[in-house]
Amino acid sequence: MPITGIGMAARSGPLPCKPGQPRLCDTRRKPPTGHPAAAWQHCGMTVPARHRRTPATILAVNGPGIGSSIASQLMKQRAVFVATSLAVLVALTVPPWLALREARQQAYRAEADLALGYASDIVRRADDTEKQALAGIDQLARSGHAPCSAASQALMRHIDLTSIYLQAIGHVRDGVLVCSSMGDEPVPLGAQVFRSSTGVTLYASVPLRDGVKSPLLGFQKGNFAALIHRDLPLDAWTAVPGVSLAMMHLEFSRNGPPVTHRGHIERSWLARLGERREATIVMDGHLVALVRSRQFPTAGIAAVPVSYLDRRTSALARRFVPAGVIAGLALAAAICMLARRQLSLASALRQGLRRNEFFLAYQPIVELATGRWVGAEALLRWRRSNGELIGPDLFIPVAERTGTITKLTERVLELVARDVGDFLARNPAFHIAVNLSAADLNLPVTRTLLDKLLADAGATPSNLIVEMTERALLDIATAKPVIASLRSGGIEVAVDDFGTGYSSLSYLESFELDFLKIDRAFTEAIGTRSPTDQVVHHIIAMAQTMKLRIIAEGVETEAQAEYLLGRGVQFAQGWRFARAMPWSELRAAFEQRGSGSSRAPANDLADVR
Ligand SMILES: Nc1nc2c(ncn2[C@@H]2O[C@@H]3COP(=O)(O)O[C@H]4[C@@H](O)[C@H](n5cnc6c(=O)[nH]c(N)nc65)O[C@@H]4COP(=O)(O)O[C@H]3[C@H]2O)c(=O)[nH]1
Repeated sequence: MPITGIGMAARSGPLPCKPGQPRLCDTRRKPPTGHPAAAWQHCGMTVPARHRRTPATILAVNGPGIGSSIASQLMKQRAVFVATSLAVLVALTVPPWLALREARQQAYRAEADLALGYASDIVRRADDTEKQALAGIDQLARSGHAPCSAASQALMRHIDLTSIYLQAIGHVRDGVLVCSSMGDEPVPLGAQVFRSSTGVTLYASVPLRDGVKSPLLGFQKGNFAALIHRDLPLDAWTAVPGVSLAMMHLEFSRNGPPVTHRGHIERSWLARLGERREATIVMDGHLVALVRSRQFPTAGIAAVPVSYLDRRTSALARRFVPAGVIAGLALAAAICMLARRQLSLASALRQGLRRNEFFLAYQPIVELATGRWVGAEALLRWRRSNGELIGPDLFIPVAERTGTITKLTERVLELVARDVGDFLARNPAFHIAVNLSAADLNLPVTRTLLDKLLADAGATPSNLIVEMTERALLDIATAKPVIASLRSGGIEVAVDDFGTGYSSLSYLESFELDFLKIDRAFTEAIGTRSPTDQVVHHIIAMAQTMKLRIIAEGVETEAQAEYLLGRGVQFAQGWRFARAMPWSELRAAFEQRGSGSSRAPANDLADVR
């Protein structure tokens, strides 16, 4: 059966993956109506790189009034320039800023660790002191000796001598140490400062002699009290001068002063540091660290002047920021190079057009049931003046982004007309498939050129198929009337690379189409037992539901051909049958085969790539 009509293939951009679409790889479900590209992802596979669409491509496709005018090209170049400038600005500023932030964070971590270390030290010493004082008091209480008896005083002296932290321990009556390890001389404990919920009374300054400011703290529990030196918990060596240290009582010091302190301490810090066991914060010109005791309602506080943090930040920044600047410069240079390549490829494309560096290769399309060559797809090639051959996968996206694509399409249609001559007039059942881009859809000149091509070749509309990728169909408002007009003129339309974009089958149903082309990636998966193997089955089912004829691309093996034929696929393209070749070779081979013939060996014709 001959394929009739025209086709255009276009490159366009993604629709977002629609949530809730059926999994194409789930064979227990009915044939899905979702889009096969989503199936790649749903089946746990990555959409192949060649099928990923970039936002730039979406813009290229959906941008209004894409044309080949110089103004439009200038606008695109200006957009590339603006985007590049912005990217360069970001590249130059973000890495140094990140380096500075990292320096600040590392400096903060280092200073915070230092301050937390001091605060932990205070808590450890405070815990040890309080434990020793309470243990001594307990020992005295448990001894059962009469208060101030010789035995009791001997025990007091023993406790005093064997403890590291205690200055004295003794018997208390009415706020006076009536006898102690220091002797019988009574020592008034001074103003009672605080009585905690655990029954311990704290005396902030025990006066040893009248009028002399005493450095002693007193802990009283029951009828006994222990005296310690106030600086004991703070007796820590600090590497940096100007560090303030304090031991706070969590109940007493919340509203009152620290139990003991060295340097400047704000009362409010305790409340502002919150309830966590360890905390650090920068406030009042200090990096303040707090560590709470696990055993007593006490906490150690250490406050490092913020100038140390600043100094450490500066030192680290001197190391990190140059690296950030270098990284930023490297990134900016890479961005500039990429942009230059894009812009230079774009201008090389225009130059290539002026110098006639483009030509076409034609790949036969076969009828699977008979192996007959029923048509051929025109594939564009670019041989640059230096002999380099560039494939369409590389230059078509650039042409689409920069607006050169419409000029390329014009050249393709001119080349087809020149190549095929009167072949189509002599072989009315044969068709040529041409790829058109989304940008071409807006242009009346495309239609004029198609008509001219048919007129020059003495062909009928049924000699042409227009291929357009599913992404070109995203702009329904543009694509729908163009497709309708082509089809009403007798030109058929194929959706190309089906399954690689993001449009859904229901979306395709918005259009009147004739052919669906299964992308090579799905054909490759046939018989591999991969989830994609299931996808091809569903794509065929979808196309049949929509009553579309199917052309499978990239058929390389007999097994793939058999599989496709067995599932009702009518047409195929691929190296199993023939590679892309110059028109003269295709015509000679076609005439030699008498248009019929069964499947040719895969390598009987050289691929023009
Ligand atoms: N591995 C393998 N590959 C096979 C086999 N059979 C065919 N191919 C290759 O698969 C591509 C099929 O074309 P497409 O899907 O329309 O995909 C085309 C088409 O979308 C686009 N393109 C080509 N010419 C034009 C053009 O004139 N205009 C526009 N807008 N796009 C074009 O560039 C794409 C790539 O074209 P090509 O590089 O020529 O690559 C061609 C062809 O050489 C096979 O058995 N195995």
